[in-house]
Amino acid sequence: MASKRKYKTLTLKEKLDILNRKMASKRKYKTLTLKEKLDILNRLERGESGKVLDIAYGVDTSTISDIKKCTGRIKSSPPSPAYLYSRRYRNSAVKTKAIKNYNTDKNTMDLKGKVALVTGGASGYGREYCVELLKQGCKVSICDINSDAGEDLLHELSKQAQDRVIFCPCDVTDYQQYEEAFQTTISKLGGVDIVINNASVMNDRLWELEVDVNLNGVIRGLLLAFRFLGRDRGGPGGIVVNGGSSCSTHPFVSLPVFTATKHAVAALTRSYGDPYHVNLTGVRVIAVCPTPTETALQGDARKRLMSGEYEQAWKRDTGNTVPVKNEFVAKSMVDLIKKAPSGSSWLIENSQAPKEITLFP
Ligand SMILES: NC(=O)C1=CN([C@@H]2O[C@H](COP(=O)(O)OP(=O)(O)OC[C@H]3O[C@@H](n4cnc5c(N)ncnc54)[C@H](O)[C@@H]3O)[C@@H](O)[C@H]2O)C=CC1
Ligand SMILES: CCCCCC(=O)/C=C/[C@H]1C=CC(=O)[C@@H]1CCCCCCC(=O)O
Repeated sequence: MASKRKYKTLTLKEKLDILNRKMASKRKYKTLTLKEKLDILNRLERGESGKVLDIAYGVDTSTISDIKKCTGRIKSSPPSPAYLYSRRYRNSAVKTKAIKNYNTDKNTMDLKGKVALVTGGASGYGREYCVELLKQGCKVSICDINSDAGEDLLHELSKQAQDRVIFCPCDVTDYQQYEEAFQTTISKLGGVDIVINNASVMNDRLWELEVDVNLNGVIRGLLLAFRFLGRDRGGPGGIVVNGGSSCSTHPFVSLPVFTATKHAVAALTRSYGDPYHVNLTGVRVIAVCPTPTETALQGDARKRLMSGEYEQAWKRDTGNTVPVKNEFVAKSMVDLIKKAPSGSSWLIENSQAPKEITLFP
């Protein structure tokens, strides 16, 4: 018998069985990820044998059969939350690149004596933008729907800036009021060179208002900027800075409508910032997209979400966030006004140089 066994040639099936048994003896439990299961189904559909796949994935033949039986369920499974919220998934959707040479000194905008109109300028980032622009030697028109906060800020800033700052009550959902803010600024401060389209609402329960402020308000601001600043209309040219958000680059699953408005802001910036428009109007268009501040993270999120059931998603959206400081965002924004190319949108994360966002390259 022993001499006969020596010369036995094994079939491929026998070899695979032996290999399988060896693998199985080494194997303990192995949990396959959804991606691995989908890969296995794809390979089976392409005609690969289960025997090859069980070795490749280190599982039993019965696991491969089970996966085959559950094809429908596996194919309709959503990706795991862990994957959806992973850096890998987000980076696969949007690319950011640090622009090394955006610091070039040529074509730098000199801010001294320029007039800036800041919507939503009475609080949050807008307030900090006003402070920083005044420090840079600009004249500033604080435009806000909240007249109490606007008058208070005017009072505070006038101590230093005196006649370089004014307050204009202005609701950006109302074209006429927004237009009057431009006219008042021009008559009191001598012109408009910089428009900061910053006013915003984050509340998906008020989604129509949200769209009207965050998207339509930005469109109104752009159209008015072209009308009053456009060289083709006898204006001086200048720059519009649109208020995006870190959710201009990836979805906040808990705030779908808010996310859509901020994606749209980046898209508008890209189109209106194109050299075609800049050559026509002399108005550069950029967007700043900061990560959330401490205050945005701390409030009662349930009041802002379309459904109480989205609270889990909110926790995931915000869980890994390092809050950014208003002053840091304002300094970065001013730097971008001076140097960023038209059409670009910039992610601002805490203590990091702004990174340019590439949407749908
Ligand atoms: N706070 C945050 O965590 C982040 C904010 N952003 C963006 O930065 C910008 C400013 O946000 P925050 O300073 O946090 O907001 P905020 O809520 O502190 O201030 C918004 C200002 O806009 C004003 N406003 C609201 N509706 C208006 C309207 N219809 N017309 C005129 N003014 C109106 C409010 O009165 C308020 O003064 C927004 O575009 C926002 O989306 C982006 C990323 C993170
Ligand atoms: C995870 C939060 C994402 C915030 C991103 C963002 O773009 C913030 C937008 C701000 C614009 C208008 C707002 O109302 C947002 C600020 C929210 C401040 C919350 C203050 C706390 C509270 O009153 O609930």
